[in-house]
Amino acid sequence: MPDGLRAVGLIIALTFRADPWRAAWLVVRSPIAMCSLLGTAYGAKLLIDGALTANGGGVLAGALALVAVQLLGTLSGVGSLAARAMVIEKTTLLIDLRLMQAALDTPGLDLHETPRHRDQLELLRLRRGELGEVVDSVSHNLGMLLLTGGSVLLLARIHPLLLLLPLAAIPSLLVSPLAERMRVRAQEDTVETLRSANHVFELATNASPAKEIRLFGLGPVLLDRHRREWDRADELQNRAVWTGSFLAAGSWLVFAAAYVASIAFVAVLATHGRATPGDVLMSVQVAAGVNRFVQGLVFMAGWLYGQIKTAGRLVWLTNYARSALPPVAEPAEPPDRLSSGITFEGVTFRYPDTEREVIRDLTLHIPAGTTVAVVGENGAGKSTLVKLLARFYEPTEGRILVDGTDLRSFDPVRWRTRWAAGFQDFARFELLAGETVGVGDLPRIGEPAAIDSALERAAATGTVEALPLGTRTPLGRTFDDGVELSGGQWQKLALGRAMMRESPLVLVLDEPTASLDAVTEHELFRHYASRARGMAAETGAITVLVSHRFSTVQMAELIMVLDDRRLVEVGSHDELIARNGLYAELFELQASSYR
Ligand SMILES: Nc1ncnc2c1ncn2[C@@H]1O[C@H](COP(=O)(O)OP(=O)(O)OP(=O)(O)O)[C@@H](O)[C@H]1O
Repeated sequence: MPDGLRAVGLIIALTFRADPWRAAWLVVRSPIAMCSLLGTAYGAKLLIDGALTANGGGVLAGALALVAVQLLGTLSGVGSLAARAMVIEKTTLLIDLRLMQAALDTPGLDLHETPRHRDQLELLRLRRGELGEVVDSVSHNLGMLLLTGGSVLLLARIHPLLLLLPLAAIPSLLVSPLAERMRVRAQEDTVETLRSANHVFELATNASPAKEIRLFGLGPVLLDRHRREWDRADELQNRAVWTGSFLAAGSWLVFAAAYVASIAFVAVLATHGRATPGDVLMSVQVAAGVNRFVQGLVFMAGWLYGQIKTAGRLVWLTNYARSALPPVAEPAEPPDRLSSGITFEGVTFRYPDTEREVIRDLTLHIPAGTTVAVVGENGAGKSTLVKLLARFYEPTEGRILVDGTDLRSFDPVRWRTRWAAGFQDFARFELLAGETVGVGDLPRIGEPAAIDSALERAAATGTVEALPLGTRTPLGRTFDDGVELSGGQWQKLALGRAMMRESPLVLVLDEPTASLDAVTEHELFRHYASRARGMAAETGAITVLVSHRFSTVQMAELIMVLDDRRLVEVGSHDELIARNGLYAELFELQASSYR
């Protein structure tokens, strides 16, 4: 089955799951409404011919047909708007859940970080609302087909030559999908521009950049950039819409000419007694209708085409989530404790869709129980190394071994349950303060003692105690009475979250203290280093510190120095100082700036 049909099938199935009775009503109501339109034209013909020929039976049949179609027409409208709104709302909810599920099922980060995939996700997010209308759209298409087919049959009853009239609609049928394709293509081409405009909008309306924007007087620049991005997107989309409209107008002129010719033809037939006055009236009504019906059919087909594209993106995302990491036949279970350690064997890495290697031929063994610091200039590849270790990405070449087992043979979800981590770009979960911390170890989110001791390990007890309701304080603007925290306070809670898992195999602290001052960071890391020693004895855990502050870095037993995509030095602080290489140079530079 073609992908588009499969995608529509999936959305129809979801709609029926969301609200079966109302969905069924939506399917039949449009064809009913269309039949009533045809019935009106035919009933009127019977009535007029009956009246003009004094045929009582004909008049009665015409009158009954008109009453019946009026009833049908009224019936098809009953509760339709409310039913449509409810079906759309319920289906959208299911689609949102499915979209969230698929996005969350992607084990890596490239869905969010690779522009090509991000664009697909963005278009899906923007247009997902229309998926709830698929059943309605299919029903309208069916109705329009019925109407067009029925009209053709009625015209053919007058004279078979009138069967040619629908042929005049072929240009519109060809033009419409073409115009819609151009519109969709323009939308795809402008997604990056719109994303950029949206980024500018977020900058102008969000709290966090407000200070810098005012200080640097960026307001007019942002407004100007937003306007320019929109203008660019608008120009591209307008061009597509105008070209489409121009083509459509041409195709409709063809039809209009055919319509006028048809009516003239029936009038001539009537003057020769080969058609009745009722036929003339019916042909005027129906032939004019054919124009609108085909127009409707074409419009509906275009509408459906757009929905099929969006549904296709949902299917793409679902398949992408499934195939992002090839399943391992019998995944190995991550060890309970590390005995040998973690080994990088000739690891080289390029981000998807990029040419440049950001890590080159990295080979290193990190013994179990080690605290290792990763240093290097901005963009040296420190965070990328952490992403590879967490299996957010696979090495382009080489492999990473955990106690001799290839990382690829672990299920990534299982592997990450053995992790604890704090990041510079930490999440701000707007929950109760205790929950914000507790999500770091979901099975224990309801254990106040576990949360208290995580906060203590993160030296964040004071931060929570200062909140009006302690761990029960709602955080953020999601709550009416939510408390807004400072950047440093959010970061302390993120550190608490990182401390929830008590015996991880890997503890990563990737610049998690960037919002904290150097003294606090130093103290915290001393705290963590002593915890790391405890964990090392217990589970052979490896602690990875990423920091630009050398006072922190020097606490690590092993220091990796990255430069120009390569591991250039490795050793303890004393060894690296004695070597007098890049580390010693950077250390001296930072130390002298504090003197
Ligand atoms: N998702 C991505 N796609 C493409 N390139 C990326 C992506 N993420 C990072 N990079 C590039 O990879 C290189 C290494 O980035 P990384 O974030 O690992 O550096 P870092 O050493 O952690 O830097 P910093 O000290 O500034 O945090 C940089 O050149 C960066 O531009």
